[in-house]
Amino acid sequence: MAITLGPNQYGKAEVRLVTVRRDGPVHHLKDLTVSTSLRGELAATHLTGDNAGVLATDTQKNTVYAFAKEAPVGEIEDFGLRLARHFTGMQDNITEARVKIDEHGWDRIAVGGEPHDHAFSRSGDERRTTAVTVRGDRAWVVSGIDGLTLLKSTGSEFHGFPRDQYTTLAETGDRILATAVTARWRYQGGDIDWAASHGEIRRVMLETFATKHSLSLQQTLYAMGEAVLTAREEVAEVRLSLPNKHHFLVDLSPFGLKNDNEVFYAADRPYGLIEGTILRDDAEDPGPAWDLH
Ligand SMILES: O=c1[nH]c(=O)c2[nH]c(=O)[nH]c2[nH]1
Repeated sequence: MAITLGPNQYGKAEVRLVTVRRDGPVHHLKDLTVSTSLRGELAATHLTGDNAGVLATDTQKNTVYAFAKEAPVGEIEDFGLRLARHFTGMQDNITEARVKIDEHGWDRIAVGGEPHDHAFSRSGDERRTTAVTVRGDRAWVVSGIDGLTLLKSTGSEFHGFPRDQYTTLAETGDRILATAVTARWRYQGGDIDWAASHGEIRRVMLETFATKHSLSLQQTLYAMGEAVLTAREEVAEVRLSLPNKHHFLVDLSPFGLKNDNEVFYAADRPYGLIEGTILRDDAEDPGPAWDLH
């Protein structure tokens, strides 16, 4: 029996980086979680413990902090590309670098209705994400959104599904539809305004969720991805993971009360999990494999 080393990568996971830009009384905050992964010719360290080709994960972490000081962090896609190009340029045996970044939002606290200069409150669960991969002089950028919770209180139906001996779910022509969006989109082409693109993709997805009359969460998922690809030519492919955050009508009949779609039990588990990819048939080469998380 022969045993060989299969695919492998290594790096520092979840480097927490907060920067304060203090170029006047109004401070600007960036709050990032950065993970690095390096790939290449790394057999020696696995097979013999020879670490000559191992750029230490501690050095990778320090590089993240040093880069944040040496130049403004800017958009997470640009910061990720700078780091990934640096890592692949350091040693011949490191041929591919992937840098994943989550950006956590902060809002300025309003004091007397005015945004404060240097006091902030966390914007909630939503995170902007990116994963950049650099191989030689090529780069692939997959950006996205995590934890964007949405709900519509009407405009959603679910019926026409098969019934067997285990089916209890009632058909409905009017239900709450709620989800927490995990979205990833793969960029193609060059010279992209990352912040503007993120803002527009987010807006298009939200507007579609709000306005598309839904016959299933699957239909809503496709419509959201299709709307992004229609509106944004820099996007080659969209992947969505949408938990169906069920809201069940509470039976109020024991209390002699009628429930006119007004009182719900918000279940946290189990939940339906609807996932899908929407892509152009003429999309550019997808590059190295990537997933939603
Ligand atoms: O939008 C939905 N899609 C399903 O596949 C499904 N299954 C289910 O029980 N409820 C729903 N809702």
